[in-house]
Amino acid sequence: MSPPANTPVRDRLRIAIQKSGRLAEPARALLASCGLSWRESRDRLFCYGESLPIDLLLVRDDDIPGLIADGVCDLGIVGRNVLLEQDGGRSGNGRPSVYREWRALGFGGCRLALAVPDSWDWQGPEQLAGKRIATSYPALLSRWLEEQGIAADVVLLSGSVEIAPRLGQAEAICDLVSSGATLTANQLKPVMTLLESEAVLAGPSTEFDPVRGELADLLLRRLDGALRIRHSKLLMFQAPRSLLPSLLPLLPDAEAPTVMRLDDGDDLALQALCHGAVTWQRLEELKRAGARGLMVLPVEGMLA
Ligand SMILES: Nc1ncnc2c1ncn2[C@@H]1O[C@H](COP(=O)(O)OP(=O)(O)OP(=O)(O)O)[C@@H](O)[C@H]1O
Ligand SMILES: O=P(O)(O)OC[C@H]1O[C@H](OP(=O)(O)OP(=O)(O)O)[C@H](O)[C@@H]1O
Ligand SMILES: [Mg+2]
Repeated sequence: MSPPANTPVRDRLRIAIQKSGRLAEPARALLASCGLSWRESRDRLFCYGESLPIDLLLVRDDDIPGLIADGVCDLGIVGRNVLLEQDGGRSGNGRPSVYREWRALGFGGCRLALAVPDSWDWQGPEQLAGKRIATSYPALLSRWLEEQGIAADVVLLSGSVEIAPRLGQAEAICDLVSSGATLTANQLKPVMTLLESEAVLAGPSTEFDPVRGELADLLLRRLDGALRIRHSKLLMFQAPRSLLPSLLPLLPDAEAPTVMRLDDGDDLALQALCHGAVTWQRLEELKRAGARGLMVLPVEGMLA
């Protein structure tokens, strides 16, 4: 991507992340697990990369897509809901997307759902015709209504959308849901999911210049490694060679195990990188199948 004429070609990569809120800490933790370290500026808005020339800009999550679009930041960690809502505001006007989702990050999960009062006998989206729907995501809701062929009024609210029906501002709402507690507390029930969301790494829809492109590739390689092993464990145990055929199928989503012959007799020592859940039940099954000395270790990093 050749940056806009007025943007200096930096030899550093700049990532926008949420300053404080649901995504702030998990985003920092994920970047730290990729070996990034930084020192914070006095005003706590900027983190200067120390281990790599990769800096962080700490902002409101709603500002992240625009910072990427304007070339102020190269990448950003933001909810898919915010990215697509703002992209909807752009591509909805026929303008091409200037940013895209580079990686799904596995935290900040939620869904953008349509919810109606508990008293409604929900039969389907056609019941929304002519109704008012309160939301903080007008572009995503309008696009969905258009796809459904439903004419309804979108009422824009910046927050506390869930009380709009009680205040007589709307008959239904379209809001983010994770536990569902807010809907229940307001006598509302989710009836349609418009979008499954999670935190994503967003970046420009075109290529970087070579310097930043190389840094971005390095970051993506580390990120893919970190994402791949975030739930992985290294399982170690000993067992007689003869029992391997019955033991190997019990290893949860394991890569090919490392097998070492022990000096005495027929026994083997195995190490297996397991990406599936290594539960206590699974360890007990392995023990019953003849494994001994079972040990489970966390995996800090992996580079494919
Ligand atoms: N229950 C939830 N409610 C809202 N957002 C959620 C929820 N669960 C996960 N998220 C994700 O977390 C992101 C950030 O939510 P948060 O509430 O921190 O944003 P915010 O209040 O807009 O913060 P900011 O001050 O940065 O604008 C959301 O955009 C969404 O992707
Ligand atoms: O399904 P739940 O777990 O109840 O979460 C959903 C609620 O969380 C968010 O509000 P938040 O608490 O962030 O306050 P806000 O309206 O100021 O964003 C969102 O706007 C919903 O109201
Ligand atoms: Mg916000």
